Amino acid sequence: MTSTTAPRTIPLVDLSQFEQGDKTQRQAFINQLGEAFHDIGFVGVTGHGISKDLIDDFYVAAKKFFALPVETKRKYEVAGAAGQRGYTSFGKEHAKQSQVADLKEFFQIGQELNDTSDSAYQKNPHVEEVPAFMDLGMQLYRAFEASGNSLLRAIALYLGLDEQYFGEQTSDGMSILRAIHYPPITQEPKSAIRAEQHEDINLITLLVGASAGGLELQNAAGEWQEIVPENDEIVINVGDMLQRLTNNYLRSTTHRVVNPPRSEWDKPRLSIPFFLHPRPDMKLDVLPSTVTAERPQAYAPITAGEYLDERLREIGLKK
Ligand SMILES: O=C(O)CCC(=O)C(=O)O
Ligand SMILES: [Fe+2]
Repeated sequence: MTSTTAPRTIPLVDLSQFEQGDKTQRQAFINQLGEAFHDIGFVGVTGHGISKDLIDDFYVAAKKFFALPVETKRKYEVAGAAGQRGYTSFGKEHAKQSQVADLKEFFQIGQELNDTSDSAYQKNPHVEEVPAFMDLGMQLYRAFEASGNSLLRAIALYLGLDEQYFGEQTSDGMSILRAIHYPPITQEPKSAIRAEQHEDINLITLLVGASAGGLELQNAAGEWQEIVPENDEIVINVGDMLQRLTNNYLRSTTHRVVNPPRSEWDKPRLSIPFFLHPRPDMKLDVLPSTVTAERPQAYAPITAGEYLDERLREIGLKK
């Protein structure tokens, strides 16, 4: 059988080169990652240490959850959580510039701290009907935190910061694991697509291989390019918080999920992004080293918590 390999839209890096490589391999990884974040804001990562079995098991549990009747799923809407915990039903979230909701429903799992006195974070609901769902979700959450932390150590070094710069701000952070279900399409959508073009809010996003295609990024020339991850590859992108901190030096690239061709309308799509957030008190003030004559300071000081609130209002999740 012959196969043609389409050119890759985004570079591919191997995180084990950073974690286990020698000095030269480590430095090569730091440069590749930093350049990818600077040039296109997206990169594919292998050697990330996230177990395939864990991902597969979580997919199975997530599918079971989304297959429940909508009345059952709605038991897991968490009042006052702005969608940051539990279930958000179909037709709720929209991109900030869009009046029409995305064609998706999702479930979000947030940080759990051992310290019960910490009231900063709302609790995750326990899904009775699919007992493994939250347990597997939390295991995957921890695995994403660990890989994300490695990537942020490399980015800190690329930016000339202390290796632990982000680690100190993200431990016990308000990261979110989101399981998204894009149901089969049953009628001609008016104008909505699976996920309208947007930028992510957080520091970086880690996305494990979705169950169907459709993810696209917008390149510097304004063209849409499909991202097709290989087996075992996770797709990482820069979010607005990291863009803001680096005064636009690292790029938070616009992306979207388009509808499949009509012949594949009956196929649902499931995807699992992990939005890596710092603690709400992290200052997102522009790093002085990124301000130059050609790149004057583009943003006013703000904390991560304040910034998140502002953005959740824009996308219809917070009143
Ligand atoms: O479903 C996907 O592949 C991407 C979703 C996404 O970009 C998001 O939820 O921010
Ligand atoms: Fe996104």
